[in-house]
Amino acid sequence: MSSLEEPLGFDKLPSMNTIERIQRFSSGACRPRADDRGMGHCWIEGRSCSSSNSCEEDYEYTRETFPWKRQTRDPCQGNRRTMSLSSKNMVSGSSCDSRYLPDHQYSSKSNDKEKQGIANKFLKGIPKFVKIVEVGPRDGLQNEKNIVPTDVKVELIHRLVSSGLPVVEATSFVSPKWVPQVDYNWEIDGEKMSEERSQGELGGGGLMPKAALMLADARDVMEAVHGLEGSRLPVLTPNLKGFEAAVAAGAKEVAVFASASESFSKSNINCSIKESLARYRAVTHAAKELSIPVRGYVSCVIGCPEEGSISPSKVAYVAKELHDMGCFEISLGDTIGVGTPGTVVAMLEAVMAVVPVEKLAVHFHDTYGQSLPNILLSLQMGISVVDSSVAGLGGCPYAKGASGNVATEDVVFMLHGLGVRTNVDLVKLLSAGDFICKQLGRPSGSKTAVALSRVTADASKI
Ligand SMILES: CC(C)(COP(=O)([O-])OP(=O)([O-])OC[C@H]1O[C@@H](n2cnc3c(N)ncnc32)[C@H](O)[C@@H]1OP(=O)([O-])[O-])[C@@H](O)C(=O)NCCC(=O)NCCSC(=O)C[C@@](C)(O)CC(=O)[O-]
Repeated sequence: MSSLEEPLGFDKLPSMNTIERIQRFSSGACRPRADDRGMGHCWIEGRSCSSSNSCEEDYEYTRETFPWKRQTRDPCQGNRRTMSLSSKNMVSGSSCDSRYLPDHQYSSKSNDKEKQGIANKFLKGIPKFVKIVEVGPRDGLQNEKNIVPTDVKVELIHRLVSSGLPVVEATSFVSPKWVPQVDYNWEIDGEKMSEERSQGELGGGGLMPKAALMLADARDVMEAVHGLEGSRLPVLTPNLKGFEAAVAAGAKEVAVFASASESFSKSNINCSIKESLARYRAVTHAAKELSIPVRGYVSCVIGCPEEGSISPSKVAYVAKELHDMGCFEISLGDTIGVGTPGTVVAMLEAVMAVVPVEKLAVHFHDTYGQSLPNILLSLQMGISVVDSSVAGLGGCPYAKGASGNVATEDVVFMLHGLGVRTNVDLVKLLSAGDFICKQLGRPSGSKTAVALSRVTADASKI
């Protein structure tokens, strides 16, 4: 019986407070301790477990279990990779670079060399530190049906920043005619506007009130977080107009968003891929003048709601264009969450052939529950930047049926379990997730948050 099937017996736990319990089962739990740099042994359910939380089960890793391995050969066994990997990546040619390996993989106290070999084989590509880009306040909230007041957005950003997240995407300076998440609590001629009235009077399928009002929310959000230290706070800008508004509001970093699908480009930003790249060239040019870093997104990197599957070469083309125009980082978005490790590996190989791996980030939506395996695969391929959304908030207004981003809590839980550092305090992150879920009046989309809330609920009864 695995530890998940077996309920945790609190009567078995040593005396500790609730927070300690959460930490024991999350971030700190299975990190290697100073005196235990081996397999990071920790105590769980009265048993000794490895830092990967695998509890030392014997697994047979076969090609059938990981069919994608056929495409990425093991460089440590002398086989060269077909994809181009930069010097910063952990593998180069036929030798491994131990800088990116979690310490515990090499200094195991275990005498079982075979198990250690298996761990090294499957975890060797994993970076020691992963930068998490929190997109909840933007990607998450943009798809909410109910309007989120500005002060709630601001409070959420504050909480996320205080949890140690290095990047929190704060808002977007897009046309209010195109994004539903707007503040209906505005006044026109001193009269409060209701959602019903706004839809009736303004049309547009309920999407959009006055441009200035939506802009006012983004601007107000930026004003309220001005001076907030500890995290970078980029904002989305679809064109020069958005860029200028963002800069005027105090944004120090922006993101542009192209698509690998023509249809999605049209429905999302009302122009072809080629036109969007021309717009973004204007944005990156203007940003360069002001020394403002620009991140580039590519949407629909695996599939498009209208076109179906998207060829990796199209993704590589758009990613390279964004990189060439000066985007410091390219985030590859599986907008509708249809990717599996089998399709993601092919897409990443194509992109890595034209953009250095250290410039890449992955952005998975969890529609089919594939995000964590896809992230693990991406890490194994050398990617060390992961986008996620607290409580799994989100979706995309132009990708019907797409669920939220992978939940940040789940990503942090997995990374810490792997011994990968994030600098994120999971307890504070859980509290931020709890805060926004209460505001939205719905349960968290994070499995980790749900599981740990049960732990704390049970603990409070003791
Ligand atoms: C790109 C446009 C503007 C083209 O929209 P358009 O209608 O072609 O633009 P336009 O230039 O014809 O302007 C129309 C009106 O919008 C105004 N306008 C024009 N630009 C702005 C601006 N920046 N800010 C405020 N107002 C703006 C402009 O001034 C004008 O106002 P009017 O004269 O009619 O009163 C529009 O399609 C748009 O804003 N789209 C954004 C939609 C959006 O936000 N989608 C969700 C993004 S999430 C995503 O893409 C995926 C991602 C990144 O999360 C990764 C993943 O999950 O895969």
